[in-house]
Amino acid sequence: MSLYCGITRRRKSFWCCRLLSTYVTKTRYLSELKEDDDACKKAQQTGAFYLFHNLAPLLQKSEHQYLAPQHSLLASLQKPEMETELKGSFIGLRKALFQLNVKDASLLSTAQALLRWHDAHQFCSRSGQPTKKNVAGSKRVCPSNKIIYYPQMTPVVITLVSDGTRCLLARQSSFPKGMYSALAGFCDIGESLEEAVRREVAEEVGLEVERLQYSASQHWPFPNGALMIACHATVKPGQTEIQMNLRELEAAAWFSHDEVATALRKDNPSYQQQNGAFPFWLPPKLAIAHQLIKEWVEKPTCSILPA
Ligand SMILES: NC(=O)C1=CN([C@@H]2O[C@H](COP(=O)(O)OP(=O)(O)OC[C@H]3O[C@@H](n4cnc5c(N)ncnc54)[C@H](O)[C@@H]3O)[C@@H](O)[C@H]2O)C=CC1
Ligand SMILES: [Mg+2]
Repeated sequence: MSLYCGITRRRKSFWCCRLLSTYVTKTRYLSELKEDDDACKKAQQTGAFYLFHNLAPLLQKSEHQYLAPQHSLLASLQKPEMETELKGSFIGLRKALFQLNVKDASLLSTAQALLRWHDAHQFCSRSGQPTKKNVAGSKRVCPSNKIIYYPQMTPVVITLVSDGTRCLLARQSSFPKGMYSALAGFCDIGESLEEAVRREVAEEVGLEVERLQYSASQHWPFPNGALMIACHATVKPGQTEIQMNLRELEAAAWFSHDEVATALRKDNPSYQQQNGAFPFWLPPKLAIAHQLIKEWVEKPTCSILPA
């Protein structure tokens, strides 16, 4: 789409005409919908919707995956009628997330986080009065004092610690049996990303991080929606003895490159006990922990940066 934009340079104004990319056009349109209730109402007439009931999306089961159908504006129906009419059922996101395609998983996670935030911010924490949502759902306003509340995310650091040849994986008692992951923890208020990584690694396994490198980030819907910030880190040479924090972890250990590479190749981990023990397996592909571990397996030196 061709758009005109006005720019000013050295006190001389002139107009230029350039083609905006599809991404820029879409982004600006979405930004307009957040601020303009009328434009948003208009968009809703032709928009496509995912349906939720008690934070569970309406999904259709197909072989080994779930499909997330989109719908136009519907007449108001009761839950059972809705499920029959649309040939699906409302299923908890925790159960379905790993059997959805990446695009649906991402959009449904975002939608659920937003719905949960609205549900928890019905009242102004200053006046106690009910807050009012705008049409797009991008904010809530207290009519009595005009305070605007915007949806919030909780930053969480997730760190794959390496000693140069091995990587450190751990498990909490709440993890599925046999699954190990990188170390994760909520950022404290006032902390930088680097400080949060250093503190979490020290708290959970008693080690001091020497160097760290940012890898990627991901929105994670559990338990209440977090921004996962993933890093590789190395510990000081010769300081690799794990002092596990038993309040947070059930197990933590160093794993060799071969052990991790083998576990990563298992597409369908066995959750069944074998000879009294649960086999070692890693988080599924969609989790950023999986990406961190894969990066390390493909390039074990990725966390070793020059001083
Ligand atoms: N996407 C991924 O690949 C992975 C995601 N995770 C996520 O990372 C998150 C954080 O990991 P944990 O080891 O549980 O964190 P953690 O190591 O910070 O321990 C959790 C404890 O921290 C305290 N805490 C401090 N701030 C908190 C806050 N804002 N919200 C909740 N609790 C807070 C609570 O006492 C809680 O029990 C988990 O919710 C988990 O879902 C964990 C591993 C992999
Ligand atoms: Mg933790």
